[in-house]
Amino acid sequence: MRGWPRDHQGEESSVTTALRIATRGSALARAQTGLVAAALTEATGAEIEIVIITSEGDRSKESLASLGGTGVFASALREALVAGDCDLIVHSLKDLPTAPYPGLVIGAVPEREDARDALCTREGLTLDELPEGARVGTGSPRRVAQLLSLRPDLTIVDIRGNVDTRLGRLTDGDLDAVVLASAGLGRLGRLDAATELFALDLWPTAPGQGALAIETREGDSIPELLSIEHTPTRTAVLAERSVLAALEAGCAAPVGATATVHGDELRLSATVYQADGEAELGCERSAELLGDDHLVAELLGQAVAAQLLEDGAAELAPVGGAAANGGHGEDYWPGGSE
Ligand SMILES: NCc1[nH]cc(CCC(=O)O)c1CC(=O)O
Repeated sequence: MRGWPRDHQGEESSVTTALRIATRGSALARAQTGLVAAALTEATGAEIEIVIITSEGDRSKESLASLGGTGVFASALREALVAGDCDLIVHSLKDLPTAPYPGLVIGAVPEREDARDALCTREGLTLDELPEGARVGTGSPRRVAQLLSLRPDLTIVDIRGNVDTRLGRLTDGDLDAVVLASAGLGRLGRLDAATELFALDLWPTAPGQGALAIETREGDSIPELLSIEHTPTRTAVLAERSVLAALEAGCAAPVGATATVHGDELRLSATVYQADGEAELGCERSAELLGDDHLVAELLGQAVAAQLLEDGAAELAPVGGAAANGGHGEDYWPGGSE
């Protein structure tokens, strides 16, 4: 096992083991893991072994609630990491619950790719150009509210399944459009399917969208990870996740959050939507990054959440504890995978 020899001085040089990265079997999970493995090898020459783990969430067609709710996809991987069957897990950061997992930490956050949502339509149409009453597929309450706020006439179809399944619903003619994360499409080499990318100031996306999290055991030293850590991304996603945690928002809460770092300034904006898109509340704040970036990010997220709650977010959407369910990622689908 890699964990313990590395923690014991002197043994490291005599034990040359590969870094074992666990991943779910879905195409997106494997693509993301492959990208991280390649970046680590390129930067440090590290030898990587990829371990594919199938979780109950991938296998089962049962509803998430009947599987025990939160984190079903992440839990099999996390158990493997705690047990020492692997050294790293690559997650889509937006799918990682905000609550800490005992014994595990986010060991690295690589530079975020595109955080935007993409509209994919059959004939290259934009949202404005879709015909009246067009059928648009998504399983995310945030995306539903955002779609309806701009196009109340649309028919929203609740869809599940991986990216290819979702795009397949388009080509089959069953749907006129689907909304997907640009980052996921890009990692799968399917950005050609995107016909419109929504600007983040009009269409904020899920906290952490477009970013990856490398999860490790607490106390393990894996110096290779320094080569892929991107401080501004970590600070930004911490702020976005802090809003979600402080709002006590479950996965059913339509919340968008966007944070960016400009020099010494961290800017965070968050929006809470009414389910039908007819009302929304937004809040934008910034803070100076002087000293402890993580603490600043955490506090900024809490300040934005407090303001949103003061302005009535809990009357608008299932936030403020009322509907909190542990906060697994948005657009979670039973029986499917990304
Ligand atoms: N919840 C599913 C999920 N988790 C991460 C991504 C895309 C990649 C990313 O956001 O980093 C997706 C698919 C989607 O929302 O279209």
